Amino acid sequence: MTSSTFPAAGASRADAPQAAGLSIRHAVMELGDGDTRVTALDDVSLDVAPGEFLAIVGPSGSGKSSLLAVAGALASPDSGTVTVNGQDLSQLSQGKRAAFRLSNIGFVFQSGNLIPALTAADQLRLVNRLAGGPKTFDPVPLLESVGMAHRATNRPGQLSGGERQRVGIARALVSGAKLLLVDEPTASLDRARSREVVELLARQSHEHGVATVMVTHDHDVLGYCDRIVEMVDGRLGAPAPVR
Ligand SMILES: Nc1ncnc2c1ncn2[C@@H]1O[C@H](COP(=O)(O)OP(=O)(O)OP(=O)(O)O)[C@@H](O)[C@H]1O
Repeated sequence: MTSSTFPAAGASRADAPQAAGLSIRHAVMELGDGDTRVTALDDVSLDVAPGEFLAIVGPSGSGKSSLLAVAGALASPDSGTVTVNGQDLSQLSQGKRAAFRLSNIGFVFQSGNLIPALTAADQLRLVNRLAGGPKTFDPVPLLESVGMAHRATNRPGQLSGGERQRVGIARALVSGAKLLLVDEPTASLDRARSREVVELLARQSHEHGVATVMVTHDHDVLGYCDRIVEMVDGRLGAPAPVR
């Protein structure tokens, strides 16, 4: 692990965005009105390279979810740019942005966020269909890569929390996403399962060249990450101490 160098928390020396992966330049985002107005992102610049597994830690309310939201084209910063795989997100219309998100960005949430009525295989098939993927799509190899092929016909209610997360990770990678945004993936898991899930995220990032950004409060899993940045009061700062 390298939790060492932090020139602007991973921003490259030149101010131009990198061609692949995620580049955020001088993002500012304010939320709320009047007295409740807060600067959720305060001049944030960040690069995450293909194949890099980055963790973002920081206190509650420091802006971590806001950062994931702008990186995932779910929210637009008031100023600054967000570039994913060379595409400046602000240049896309609302409709094009949704299509870009479907085929370029994968999301993994706390609880796996699976659809209760669908089997593991069908969770993946649905995303493939929504993204306009090939009719011949076979979910089994992807389920196999997360150790879940033997559970392909099980519904979420028949899976453990860790297994649900594994299916969620496979689903996030269905359309070949090269940016993976992961929010508190271990929140509902015990220690051993947490480590397994985060180790899987690290392996998927490295083997498939995926730029992965994981927000976590779980310091126990930081050893699997290539880089760790801390967010405080909307700003990215020094590396967090690894325990
Ligand atoms: N819709 C909103 N309207 C107003 N303020 C908001 C809104 N969403 C978030 N905020 C505020 O923006 C700041 C950043 O919130 P954000 O959710 O990004 O933090 P976080 O680091 O993800 O927190 P947590 O670890 O608790 O999830 C906080 O002060 C929060 O209260």
